[in-house]
Amino acid sequence: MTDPNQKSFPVTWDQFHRDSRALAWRLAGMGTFDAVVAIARGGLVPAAIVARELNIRTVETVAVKSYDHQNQSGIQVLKPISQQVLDLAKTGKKILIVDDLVDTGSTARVVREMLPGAHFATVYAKPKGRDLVDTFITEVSQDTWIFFPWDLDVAYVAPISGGTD
Ligand SMILES: O=P(O)(O)OC[C@H]1O[C@H](OP(=O)(O)OP(=O)(O)O)[C@H](O)[C@@H]1O
Ligand SMILES: Nc1nc2[nH]cnc2c(=O)[nH]1
Ligand SMILES: [Mg+2]
Repeated sequence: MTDPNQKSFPVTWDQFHRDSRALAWRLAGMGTFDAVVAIARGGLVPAAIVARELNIRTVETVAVKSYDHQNQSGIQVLKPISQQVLDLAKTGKKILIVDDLVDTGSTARVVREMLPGAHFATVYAKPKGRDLVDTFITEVSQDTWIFFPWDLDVAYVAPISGGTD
C-alpha cells in the first residue's frame, strides 16, 4: 500500500538528464570502463546517457524486479548478465553497473554478487542502500518516493489555498 506519510520527489526529464550527466562527469574521472550493465528497467535510461557521455559501446542488461508499484516483493532475476560480459570481468576489464536508484539495497546486493569487482553507480540513493553504491549524485530521505519522468504525466494541480480553480 502507498504510505500517505511518504514524501514525494517528482523528477522531470530535464532534471533526470542533468543528474545522469552529473553522474557521467563524476565517473569520467575514474578511468575507462569497458562495458556498462544497466539494471532494467529503471537503469536503462541513465545507462544510455552515461554510455553516450563516456563512449562506452558495450551495453548489457540484467533484469531485476523488486517492486510491484510501490510495494516491495521478493527479488526476481528475470534476465541474467550475458556470459560475454561475465568473461570480460574475469579478464580484468572494468565494468560499470548503472541503476536509477538504490533504496533498501536488495537489488544492488543481488547484482553486486554477479559482478563483485564492478563499479556500482546510481543517480539517486536512500540511506539504507547508499553504502552499497560506489558513486551516486543525490541522496533523498528513506521516507521519500522518487517519481521518474516515465511514470509521470502533466496534470492539473489544485491551488495551495485548496480551491478548485
Ligand atoms: O534498493 P531496492 O529496494 O532494491 O530498490 C531499488 C530498485 O527498485 C526499482 O526497480 P523495480 O524493482 O521497481 O523495477 P523497475 O526498474 O523495472 O521499475 C529501482 O529501479 C531499483 O532497481
Ligand atoms: N520509482 C521508484 N521506484 C523505487 N523502487 C524503490 N524505491 C523507489 C522509489 O523511490 N521510486
Ligand atoms: Mg529497477
